Amino acid sequence: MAAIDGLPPLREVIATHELAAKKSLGQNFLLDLNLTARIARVPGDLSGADVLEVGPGPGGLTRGLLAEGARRVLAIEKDARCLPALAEIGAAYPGRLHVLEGDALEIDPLAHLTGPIHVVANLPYNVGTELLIRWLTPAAWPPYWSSLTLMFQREVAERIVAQPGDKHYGRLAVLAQWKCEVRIALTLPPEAFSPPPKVRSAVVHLRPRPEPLYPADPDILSRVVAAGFNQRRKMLRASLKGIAPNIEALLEEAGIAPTDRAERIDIARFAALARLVAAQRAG
Ligand SMILES: C[S@@+](CC[C@H](N)C(=O)[O-])C[C@H]1O[C@@H](n2cnc3c(N)ncnc32)[C@H](O)[C@@H]1O
Repeated sequence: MAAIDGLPPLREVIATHELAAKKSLGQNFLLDLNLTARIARVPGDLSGADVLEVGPGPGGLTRGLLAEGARRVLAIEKDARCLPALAEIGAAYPGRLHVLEGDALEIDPLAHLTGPIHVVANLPYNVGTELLIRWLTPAAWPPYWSSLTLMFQREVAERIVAQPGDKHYGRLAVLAQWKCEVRIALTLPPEAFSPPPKVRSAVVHLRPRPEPLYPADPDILSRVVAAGFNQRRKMLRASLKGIAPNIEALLEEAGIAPTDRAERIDIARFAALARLVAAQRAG
Protein backbone atom coordinates (compact mmCIF):
# COMPACT_ATOMS: atom_id res chain seq x y z
CA MET A 1 0.00 0.00 0.00
CA ALA A 2 1.35 3.45 -0.89
CA ALA A 3 1.99 5.84 2.01
CA ILE A 4 0.33 9.22 2.53
CA ASP A 5 2.93 10.94 0.33
CA GLY A 6 2.19 8.55 -2.57
CA LEU A 7 5.65 7.01 -2.27
CA PRO A 8 6.13 3.28 -1.69
CA PRO A 9 6.55 1.84 1.83
CA LEU A 10 10.14 1.98 3.10
CA ARG A 11 10.65 -1.80 2.96
CA GLU A 12 9.83 -1.65 -0.75
CA VAL A 13 12.17 1.34 -1.27
CA ILE A 14 15.00 -0.55 0.42
CA ALA A 15 14.35 -3.69 -1.68
CA THR A 16 14.02 -1.77 -4.96
CA HIS A 17 17.26 0.15 -4.42
CA GLU A 18 19.07 -2.83 -2.84
CA LEU A 19 19.97 -0.84 0.27
CA ALA A 20 21.34 -3.67 2.39
CA ALA A 21 22.37 -1.93 5.62
CA LYS A 22 26.12 -1.29 5.98
CA LYS A 23 27.50 -1.68 9.47
CA SER A 24 30.50 0.54 8.65
CA LEU A 25 28.09 3.47 8.11
CA GLY A 26 26.04 2.73 11.23
CA GLN A 27 22.98 1.99 9.13
CA ASN A 28 19.95 1.07 11.21
CA PHE A 29 16.98 2.33 9.24
CA LEU A 30 13.62 3.49 10.59
CA LEU A 31 10.87 1.83 8.56
CA ASP A 32 7.70 3.00 10.29
CA LEU A 33 6.43 6.25 8.78
CA ASN A 34 4.18 6.87 11.80
CA LEU A 35 7.29 6.83 13.96
CA THR A 36 9.29 9.08 11.62
CA ALA A 37 6.33 11.52 11.63
CA ARG A 38 6.46 11.55 15.45
CA ILE A 39 10.18 12.31 15.39
CA ALA A 40 9.62 15.02 12.78
CA ARG A 41 7.16 16.71 15.17
CA VAL A 42 9.72 16.92 18.01
CA PRO A 43 11.21 20.29 16.86
CA GLY A 44 7.68 21.81 16.89
CA ASP A 45 5.73 23.32 14.02
CA LEU A 46 7.82 22.89 10.89
CA SER A 47 5.56 24.73 8.46
CA GLY A 48 7.69 27.31 6.72
CA ALA A 49 10.85 26.13 8.52
CA ASP A 50 14.10 24.97 6.98
CA VAL A 51 15.65 21.71 8.18
CA LEU A 52 19.16 20.30 7.95
CA GLU A 53 18.94 16.51 8.02
CA VAL A 54 22.16 14.59 8.47
CA GLY A 55 22.22 10.95 7.34
CA PRO A 56 18.80 10.61 5.61
CA GLY A 57 19.53 7.08 4.34
CA PRO A 58 16.48 5.76 2.44
CA GLY A 59 14.55 8.82 3.63
CA GLY A 60 12.01 7.71 6.24
CA LEU A 61 12.67 10.72 8.45
CA THR A 62 13.05 12.98 5.40
CA ARG A 63 9.53 12.02 4.34
CA GLY A 64 8.28 12.77 7.85
CA LEU A 65 9.89 16.21 7.81
CA LEU A 66 8.46 17.11 4.41
CA ALA A 67 5.00 15.75 5.26
CA GLU A 68 5.07 17.85 8.44
CA GLY A 69 5.44 20.93 6.24
CA ALA A 70 9.16 21.76 6.24
CA ARG A 71 9.68 24.44 3.60
CA ARG A 72 13.03 23.02 2.60
CA VAL A 73 15.14 20.07 3.74
CA LEU A 74 18.88 20.12 3.14
CA ALA A 75 20.09 16.53 3.55
CA ILE A 76 23.71 15.34 3.80
CA GLU A 77 24.23 11.62 3.07
CA LYS A 78 27.53 9.77 2.80
CA ASP A 79 26.20 6.63 1.10
CA ALA A 80 25.72 7.25 -2.64
CA ARG A 81 23.48 4.15 -2.85
CA CYS A 82 20.75 6.16 -1.07
CA LEU A 83 20.67 8.97 -3.63
CA PRO A 84 18.11 7.40 -6.06
CA ALA A 85 15.63 6.80 -3.22
CA LEU A 86 16.15 10.39 -2.04
CA ALA A 87 15.65 11.65 -5.62
CA GLU A 88 12.22 9.97 -5.67
CA ILE A 89 11.30 11.86 -2.51
CA GLY A 90 12.56 15.08 -4.09
CA ALA A 91 10.27 14.45 -7.08
CA ALA A 92 7.26 13.98 -4.78
CA TYR A 93 8.05 17.32 -3.04
CA PRO A 94 9.28 19.51 -5.91
CA GLY A 95 11.86 22.13 -4.96
CA ARG A 96 11.83 21.24 -1.27
CA LEU A 97 14.57 18.61 -0.90
CA HIS A 98 18.20 19.40 -1.61
CA VAL A 99 20.60 16.47 -1.17
CA LEU A 100 24.37 16.79 -0.72
CA GLU A 101 26.41 13.62 -1.07
CA GLY A 102 29.34 13.50 1.34
CA ASP A 103 30.61 13.28 4.88
CA ALA A 104 28.75 15.55 7.30
CA LEU A 105 31.99 15.96 9.24
CA GLU A 106 33.54 17.62 6.20
CA ILE A 107 30.66 19.60 4.64
CA ASP A 108 29.96 23.10 5.94
CA PRO A 109 26.16 23.44 5.85
CA LEU A 110 26.42 27.21 6.30
CA ALA A 111 27.53 27.47 2.69
CA HIS A 112 24.09 26.11 1.69
CA LEU A 113 21.75 27.81 4.16
CA THR A 114 19.95 31.11 4.09
CA GLY A 115 18.34 31.43 7.52
CA PRO A 116 17.90 29.71 10.87
CA ILE A 117 17.23 26.00 10.63
CA HIS A 118 16.23 23.02 12.69
CA VAL A 119 18.79 20.22 12.67
CA VAL A 120 17.52 16.64 12.66
CA ALA A 121 19.75 13.57 12.56
CA ASN A 122 19.77 9.83 13.08
CA LEU A 123 23.48 9.09 12.77
CA PRO A 124 26.03 6.54 13.92
CA TYR A 125 26.56 7.61 17.53
CA ASN A 126 30.25 8.54 17.18
CA VAL A 127 29.50 10.88 14.24
CA GLY A 128 26.47 12.26 16.11
CA THR A 129 28.49 12.99 19.25
CA GLU A 130 31.28 14.65 17.28
CA LEU A 131 28.76 16.84 15.43
CA LEU A 132 26.93 17.66 18.67
CA ILE A 133 30.18 18.99 20.19
CA ARG A 134 30.75 21.10 17.08
CA TRP A 135 27.17 22.44 17.13
CA LEU A 136 27.59 23.34 20.81
CA THR A 137 30.90 25.15 20.46
CA PRO A 138 30.70 27.72 17.66
CA ALA A 139 32.67 30.96 17.98
CA ALA A 140 29.45 32.99 18.29
CA TRP A 141 26.30 32.36 20.33
CA PRO A 142 23.36 32.00 19.66
CA PRO A 143 24.21 29.57 16.85
CA TYR A 144 22.80 29.33 13.33
CA TRP A 145 20.46 26.46 14.28
CA SER A 146 17.21 26.94 16.15
CA SER A 147 17.02 23.38 17.52
CA LEU A 148 18.77 20.02 17.42
CA THR A 149 16.73 16.79 17.30
CA LEU A 150 19.19 13.92 17.49
CA MET A 151 18.89 10.16 17.78
CA PHE A 152 21.48 8.54 20.06
CA GLN A 153 22.02 5.33 21.92
CA ARG A 154 19.95 5.71 25.08
CA GLU A 155 23.10 5.91 27.19
CA VAL A 156 24.51 8.84 25.20
CA ALA A 157 21.13 10.59 25.49
CA GLU A 158 21.30 10.13 29.26
CA ARG A 159 24.78 11.66 29.31
CA ILE A 160 23.36 14.79 27.66
CA VAL A 161 20.46 15.30 30.09
CA ALA A 162 22.16 14.01 33.29
CA GLN A 163 22.08 16.05 36.52
CA PRO A 164 24.85 16.37 39.15
CA GLY A 165 25.11 13.13 41.12
CA ASP A 166 23.74 10.97 38.25
CA LYS A 167 26.13 8.29 37.06
CA HIS A 168 26.00 9.71 33.50
CA TYR A 169 26.76 13.31 34.57
CA GLY A 170 29.92 14.56 32.87
CA ARG A 171 31.43 16.91 30.32
CA LEU A 172 28.66 16.38 27.74
CA ALA A 173 25.90 17.30 30.26
CA VAL A 174 27.70 20.47 31.38
CA LEU A 175 28.54 21.59 27.86
CA ALA A 176 25.03 20.86 26.50
CA GLN A 177 23.03 22.25 29.41
CA TRP A 178 25.18 25.36 29.84
CA LYS A 179 24.08 26.43 26.37
CA CYS A 180 20.79 24.62 25.74
CA GLU A 181 17.56 23.42 27.24
CA VAL A 182 17.70 19.66 26.79
CA ARG A 183 15.21 16.82 27.06
CA ILE A 184 14.74 13.23 25.97
CA ALA A 185 11.73 13.46 23.66
CA LEU A 186 11.30 9.77 22.75
CA THR A 187 12.78 6.41 23.63
CA LEU A 188 12.83 3.69 20.98
CA PRO A 189 13.26 -0.06 21.31
CA PRO A 190 15.75 -1.88 19.04
CA GLU A 191 12.84 -3.32 16.99
CA ALA A 192 12.03 0.18 15.68
CA PHE A 193 15.06 -0.16 13.38
CA SER A 194 16.15 -2.47 10.60
CA PRO A 195 18.44 -4.15 11.39
CA PRO A 196 17.79 -3.75 15.14
CA PRO A 197 20.79 -2.35 17.06
CA LYS A 198 21.90 -4.04 20.30
CA VAL A 199 20.74 -1.23 22.57
CA ARG A 200 17.80 1.10 23.06
CA SER A 201 17.85 4.50 21.36
CA ALA A 202 16.51 7.90 22.32
CA VAL A 203 15.74 11.17 20.57
CA VAL A 204 17.21 14.18 22.36
CA HIS A 205 15.91 17.67 21.73
CA LEU A 206 18.15 20.68 22.39
CA ARG A 207 17.05 24.31 22.16
CA PRO A 208 19.75 26.98 22.41
CA ARG A 209 19.40 29.41 25.30
CA PRO A 210 19.67 33.05 24.12
CA GLU A 211 22.73 33.29 26.40
CA PRO A 212 24.69 30.54 28.17
CA LEU A 213 23.18 29.76 31.58
CA TYR A 214 25.97 31.54 33.55
CA PRO A 215 28.74 33.83 32.31
CA ALA A 216 32.09 32.10 31.74
CA ASP A 217 34.83 31.97 29.14
CA PRO A 218 33.93 28.89 27.03
CA ASP A 219 37.55 27.71 26.64
CA ILE A 220 38.36 27.98 30.33
CA LEU A 221 35.08 26.35 31.36
CA SER A 222 35.69 23.56 28.88
CA ARG A 223 39.24 23.00 30.21
CA VAL A 224 38.10 22.99 33.84
CA VAL A 225 35.29 20.52 33.13
CA ALA A 226 37.48 18.27 30.95
CA ALA A 227 40.19 18.13 33.65
CA GLY A 228 37.62 17.49 36.39
CA PHE A 229 35.90 14.63 34.60
CA ASN A 230 39.03 13.09 33.03
CA GLN A 231 39.87 11.85 36.48
CA ARG A 232 36.35 11.70 37.85
CA ARG A 233 37.30 9.46 40.78
CA LYS A 234 39.84 11.99 42.06
CA MET A 235 39.17 14.91 44.38
CA LEU A 236 39.00 18.21 42.50
CA ARG A 237 42.07 19.66 44.27
CA ALA A 238 44.04 16.84 42.58
CA SER A 239 42.30 16.60 39.18
CA LEU A 240 42.42 20.41 38.70
CA LYS A 241 46.00 20.88 39.93
CA GLY A 242 47.20 21.87 36.46
CA ILE A 243 44.51 24.57 36.06
CA ALA A 244 45.92 27.05 38.61
CA PRO A 245 48.70 26.90 41.26
CA ASN A 246 46.29 28.02 44.03
CA ILE A 247 43.40 25.81 42.89
CA GLU A 248 42.31 24.98 46.45
CA ALA A 249 41.68 28.64 47.24
CA LEU A 250 39.81 29.18 43.97
CA LEU A 251 37.65 26.10 44.57
CA GLU A 252 36.72 27.38 48.04
CA GLU A 253 35.92 30.81 46.62
CA ALA A 254 33.63 29.19 44.02
CA GLY A 255 31.77 27.39 46.80
CA ILE A 256 33.31 23.99 46.01
CA ALA A 257 34.94 21.78 48.64
CA PRO A 258 38.46 20.91 47.32
CA THR A 259 37.83 17.31 48.42
CA ASP A 260 34.65 17.04 46.32
CA ARG A 261 34.46 15.24 42.95
CA ALA A 262 33.43 16.67 39.57
CA GLU A 263 30.34 14.46 39.34
CA ARG A 264 28.71 16.38 42.23
CA ILE A 265 29.37 19.93 40.99
CA ASP A 266 26.56 21.82 39.24
CA ILE A 267 27.04 24.08 36.23
CA ALA A 268 26.69 27.27 38.33
CA ARG A 269 29.76 26.35 40.38
CA PHE A 270 31.81 25.16 37.40
CA ALA A 271 31.07 28.53 35.76
CA ALA A 272 32.01 30.41 38.97
CA LEU A 273 35.30 28.54 39.08
CA ALA A 274 35.98 29.28 35.40
CA ARG A 275 35.40 33.01 36.06
CA LEU A 276 37.84 32.99 38.99
CA VAL A 277 40.48 31.20 36.91
CA ALA A 278 39.96 33.73 34.08
CA ALA A 279 40.19 36.68 36.50
CA GLN A 280 43.42 35.34 37.98
CA ARG A 281 44.96 34.83 34.53
CA ALA A 282 43.92 38.34 33.45
CA GLY A 283 45.25 40.00 36.63
C1 LIG B 1 21.18 5.18 11.50
S1 LIG B 1 21.10 5.44 9.76
C2 LIG B 1 19.64 6.44 9.68
C3 LIG B 1 19.03 6.57 8.32
C4 LIG B 1 17.70 7.33 8.28
N1 LIG B 1 17.86 8.71 8.75
C5 LIG B 1 16.67 6.64 9.13
O1 LIG B 1 16.36 7.18 10.19
O2 LIG B 1 16.22 5.58 8.73
C6 LIG B 1 22.46 6.57 9.60
C7 LIG B 1 22.61 7.23 8.24
O3 LIG B 1 23.70 8.15 8.31
C8 LIG B 1 24.54 7.97 7.17
N2 LIG B 1 25.88 8.40 7.57
C9 LIG B 1 26.79 7.71 8.32
N3 LIG B 1 27.89 8.45 8.51
C10 LIG B 1 27.68 9.64 7.89
C11 LIG B 1 28.45 10.83 7.73
N4 LIG B 1 29.66 10.94 8.27
N5 LIG B 1 27.92 11.84 7.01
C12 LIG B 1 26.69 11.74 6.47
N6 LIG B 1 25.91 10.64 6.57
C13 LIG B 1 26.41 9.61 7.28
C14 LIG B 1 24.42 6.49 6.85
O4 LIG B 1 24.78 6.19 5.52
C15 LIG B 1 22.93 6.26 7.13
O5 LIG B 1 22.15 6.55 6.00
